[in-house]
Parts: sequence; C-alpha cells; structure tokens
Amino acid sequence: MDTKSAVELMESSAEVHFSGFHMDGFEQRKASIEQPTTSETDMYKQPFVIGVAGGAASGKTTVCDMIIQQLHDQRVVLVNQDSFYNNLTEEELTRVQDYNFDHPDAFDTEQLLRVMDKLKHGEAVDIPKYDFKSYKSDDMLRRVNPSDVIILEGILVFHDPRVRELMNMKIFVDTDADVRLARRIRRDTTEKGRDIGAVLDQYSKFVKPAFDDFILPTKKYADIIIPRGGDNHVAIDLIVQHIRTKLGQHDLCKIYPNLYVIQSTFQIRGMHTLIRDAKTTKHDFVFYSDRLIRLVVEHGLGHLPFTEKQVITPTGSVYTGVDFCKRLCGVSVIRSGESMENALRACCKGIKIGKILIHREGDNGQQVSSSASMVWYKSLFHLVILTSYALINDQLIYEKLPNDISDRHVLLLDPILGTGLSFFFVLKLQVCVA
Ligand SMILES: Nc1ncnc2c1ncn2[C@@H]1O[C@H](COP(=O)(O)OP(=O)(O)O)[C@@H](O)[C@H]1O
Ligand SMILES: Nc1ccn([C@@H]2O[C@H](COP(=O)(O)O)[C@@H](O)[C@H]2O)c(=O)n1
Ligand SMILES: [Mg+2]
Repeated sequence: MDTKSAVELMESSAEVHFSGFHMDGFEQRKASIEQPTTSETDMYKQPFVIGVAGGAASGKTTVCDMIIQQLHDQRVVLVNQDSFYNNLTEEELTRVQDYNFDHPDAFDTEQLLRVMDKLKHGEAVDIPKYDFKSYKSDDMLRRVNPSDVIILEGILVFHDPRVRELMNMKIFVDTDADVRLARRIRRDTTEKGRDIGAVLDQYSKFVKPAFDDFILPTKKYADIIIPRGGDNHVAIDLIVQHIRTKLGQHDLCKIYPNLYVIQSTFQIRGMHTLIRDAKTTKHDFVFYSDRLIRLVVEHGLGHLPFTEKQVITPTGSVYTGVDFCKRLCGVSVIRSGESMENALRACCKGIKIGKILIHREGDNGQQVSSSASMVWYKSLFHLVILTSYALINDQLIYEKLPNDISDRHVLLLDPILGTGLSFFFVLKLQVCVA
C-alpha cells in the first residue's frame, strides 16, 4: 500500500477521529489480560445496512436501483422483502383474492433474519426468488454474496424491531397515495397480467388498510424520509454522499485493522462546532480542545495492555481488577503535539514526555481532515515495516527522548492531522533509529 492511497482515504473520511493507530506487525496487548476492546473496528468491519420502507409502488425499488447505480464502484447488494413471502397453501391458492399480502404475517421474517445474519457475518446466502404470478417462490435461488453495503427493501422492513436493529440507516419513501395507486394499477395489469377490477379490490380490501395500520406507523423509525421517491434526485445524492463517508471510515478500518475510530457523539460534534467556529473565543477554544484531546488520550490509553491485579477493599473483600501499564512515555511533535501534553499528564501521573521537531517539506500546503489524533505504538524497534510510508523529504531538527524509550509504550502526540505527512515522517525516523 502506498502513502498516497492512505492520504486519499483520509481525505474521504472527514469528521473521523483517529486514535490508536498502530501499524502492521506490531506486537499488541501482550499482557496476560487483554483490555476488553469495544473496537469500533469490529463495528465497521460489518456491512453497512440500509433499510428502505414505504407503501407498495411508492418507488422503493426505483430508489434502491438509483442508489446502487451511484455506488457502482462499491460492493452493494439488494435484498427484497418480497423474496420472503410465505408460499400459499393449495387452499389459499384457490381463494387468493382473500389473501392479505400486505400483512406482516405474509412474510417469513425468521428466514429473513437468518439471511441477514449470515450476510452481516460475511457469508454468501441463497435467497428465494418470488414469483408474483404463481404466488410461489421459484425453484431457482438467487446467490447473494457478502458486500460492504446491504440494502434491505420492502413495505414492512421497519415493522419487526429485530429487523430494524440490523439497519445502520433507515429510509422511508413517501409518495402520495393516488400516485401509488396509479402506479400499482399500471404495474399489476401490465407486468403481473392482473385484471384492473381485482387490483382495485385488493387495494381497498388489503393494501390501503395495511398501509394505514402497519406501514405508515413505521415512518417514525426512518432517519430519512424521501418525498416523491425516485424523482427526488437531491435526496438520493445526499444519501449516496453519506454512505460514501461511512464507507470511507469502513475502508480505513479494513486497511488498518488496528486503527480505532472514536465514534462521533453530539458532545464530540458540539466541541468540534465550537472549535471550528471563527467566533469562538481563545479561552473557549482552549477549553474545548483540551476536553476533546482528553477524550482521545483516554481512548488511546484504553487500548494499552493491562495485567491482572487483586486488591483488598476497605471492607476486607478481594477485588480482582487490573493494573495500569506502567512503561509508558509520550513523544510530542513540536509544536502542535505539545497541546496534547496536559491531557496526557492529567491521565498518566508523572509520565515522561519526549519531543521531536520536524522540518516538513513537500506537502504543498495540502489539507486533509483536521481531527484530533493520537497514535500509540509499543516501541521504536517495531517500526521497520514502515519504510514504505516514507515518501517525503523531511528533516529531524531536534529530538529529546527518554533514554529507555525502547522499553516503553510510546504515545505519539500529534493533534492536527493536516496532510498526515509529519506522522509518516515520524515513522520514517523510527526506521533510522532502529
Ligand atoms: N418517479 C417515478 N416516475 C414514474 N414511475 C415510477 C417512478 N418511480 C417508480 N415508478 C414506477 O412505479 C412502479 C412502482 O415502482 P417501484 O420502484 O417498483 O416501487 P416499490 O418498490 O415501492 O413497489 C414501477 O412500475 C416503476 O417503474
Ligand atoms: N403475490 C403477491 C405478493 C405481493 N403482492 C403485493 O406486492 C406489494 C409489495 O411489493 P412492492 O414491490 O410494491 O413493495 C404488496 O402491496 C402486495 O399486495 C401481490 O400483489 N401479490
Ligand atoms: Mg419493489
């Protein structure tokens, strides 16, 4: 992998907060207890699941096709809830006009859940093909391979809470009832060869009541409501843009399995908003930057190894806990890295902090994402593999490092990930030291 692709990926991942980025071949979490990691990496390794609900003939399939078309360079699969229609018994087939295809019980939701579970865990699945004319699943199955994005589409995909929980994004296609009915009449008479009278009977007997009772009430679960379905190009563009941002994070974590992305919360976004606001006072800027940096430091520390430790509590009982990793030091990249020192000192009592100053050339003033970052790695001698990152012509102007740095876990402090080139240079430097 070359530096350029990493930088490009970072560019595509604005708003991501990187921490705990330690490189391949790195010896990690060697101590007897591993910190139970709630790694966001695990989360992002799973596919991004989008649910698309809405009334029959509202344009769900059309919207999905448009999203898939715009995401042509990504691995996307479409799963239709229609594929999970229960087969009709012989008796039901004789009185098909009395069968309610719009009721939640018409679907085999347990099978849908099994299929989604497999896909989410990276397994290929065979999905039934439903035939609207024979009211039965076809003998032919459709092979669906695991993908980065799974779109699950259907009138009632928001109905069952277990299905909803699988979704990272929920879209409701909101189209006027008269438009839906007009489209349905055209579709069912031309494509399904049905009689217009039967279409209208089915609509008033089942489709409309089920829409009011089961589909419309699920609109509240939607993250995004698209009026006018496929005609709403602006909404579809925005959705695709959002998915791309999410996939940017996803890709980074795939490339660097030990990259941890701190999940954005409203607190974090609130701090970013204040920090980025030109009107923010210097005092507030410092206050909120400190708070943000502290979060990154805490998060990074959470990935260090721990050893088991037992203590006696004031009531005399034994508490089995863990001991902090003691062999730590920080290295800040002068000058920006120094802004992270206070937070590190506040979290790690008496920690030694070294400094390095780099003269940087060759970034052409490019800006990538500006996010607080902290990188930790175990010791300088583990970084030989990083030679390939060193594409830049920078110089080490000054260094003051703890003498025993090679025995310590090193927290490299560099809060502004501008182009990321300083960071890569630091890695190059370690190759020289080793
Ligand atoms: N924006 C649109 N303008 C005109 N026809 C449309 C539009 N969106 C969908 N249709 C047509 O309406 C019918 C239903 O659309 P579809 O996307 O299959 O809806 P759903 O999947 O919600 O049932 C299809 O025949 C489709 O070609
Ligand atoms: N044999 C069937 C099965 C389903 N329907 C109708 O299809 C609609 C759902 O599909 P969409 O693509 O429109 O979401 C639903 O309203 C069912 O009534 C059918 O007519 N025959
Ligand atoms: Mg459809």
